[in-house]
Amino acid sequence: MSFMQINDLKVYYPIRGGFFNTVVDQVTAVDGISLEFEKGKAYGLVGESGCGKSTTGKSIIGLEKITSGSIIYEGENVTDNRRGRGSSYNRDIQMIFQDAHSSLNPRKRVQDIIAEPIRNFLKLSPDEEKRRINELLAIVGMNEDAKLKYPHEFSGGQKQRIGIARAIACNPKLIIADEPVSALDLSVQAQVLNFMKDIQQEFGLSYLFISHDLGVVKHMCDHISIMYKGRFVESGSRQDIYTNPQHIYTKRLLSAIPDVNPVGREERKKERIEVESNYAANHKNYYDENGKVYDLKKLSMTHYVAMSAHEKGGI
Ligand SMILES: Nc1ncnc2c1ncn2[C@@H]1O[C@H](COP(=O)(O)OP(=O)(O)OP(=O)(O)O)[C@@H](O)[C@H]1O
Repeated sequence: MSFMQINDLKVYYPIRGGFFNTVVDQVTAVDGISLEFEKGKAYGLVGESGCGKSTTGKSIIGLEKITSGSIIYEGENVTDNRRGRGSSYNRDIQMIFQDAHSSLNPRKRVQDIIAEPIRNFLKLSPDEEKRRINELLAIVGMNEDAKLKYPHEFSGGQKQRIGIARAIACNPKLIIADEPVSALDLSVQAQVLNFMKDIQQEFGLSYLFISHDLGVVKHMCDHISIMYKGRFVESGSRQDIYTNPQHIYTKRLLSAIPDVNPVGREERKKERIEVESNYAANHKNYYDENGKVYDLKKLSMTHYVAMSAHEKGGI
């Protein structure tokens, strides 16, 4: 049973210009997507840069204005005015960002950064607050010495852990994680992802996990939507998406994941080329969601990047 439903969400950014700075056009960032969140489940949102992933996350949490659609949280329509500061929605839905550094106030000590949501929502006594901060630092695997330090004194992975400690401080229901590891070294990425999985299980957290990397999402998510130009071109369980992708764009994204397992690599490559050639034979042209035509014969069959190059006039 889902605790939150997003229905037909649209977010358009106005483009202003002219002498009076009036709205002259708009960017369609999110164009009618629907998704729902279940307790303890991770929902992945994947797509290339600019397809609208971050705007989706930011509009759900209330950092961007929603043009149309609705957000129903625990049976209540919170689209317009129930997501503000101090609301239970504001406490229960938290976000962690790609750039942990700029999401942490450089002038505040770690203890005050983590205490921020606690002071807003839990109203603990000073002793209880101290205990909660120590507890949170222990959960994210950091020493109590960290409390008096400033963000710049930590590595990227540690900063992300501080951001996570702040996000889980008030026992949220959903964490929106926007490319939480893409700025980190590969070895640290695995640590942070595994740690996020651990706390998901421990606290029954739900995630909206945003990434351009299908490999990362495969590791983390139960349900995945593939986003292209503001819309979902395909949604399904992890199993569906990885073993039986339907949309050619999903196939292209999958073929861009480095195939690191040498056993059977040649067979997989042959199979992929065959699948794509069959698709090309049956569909001379591929039409995207906006009706734009791609001539499949002119596209590289093994790399989805070709599609974006084509769009930019590169092919
Ligand atoms: N504040 C803004 N004003 C105008 N247009 C914007 C704004 N923010 C984003 N956009 C545009 O909206 C579209 C979606 O952007 P968004 O950042 O959501 O994509 P994304 O998939 O998260 O990309 P990335 O992975 O690069 O962050 C893009 O065309 C982008 O240029």
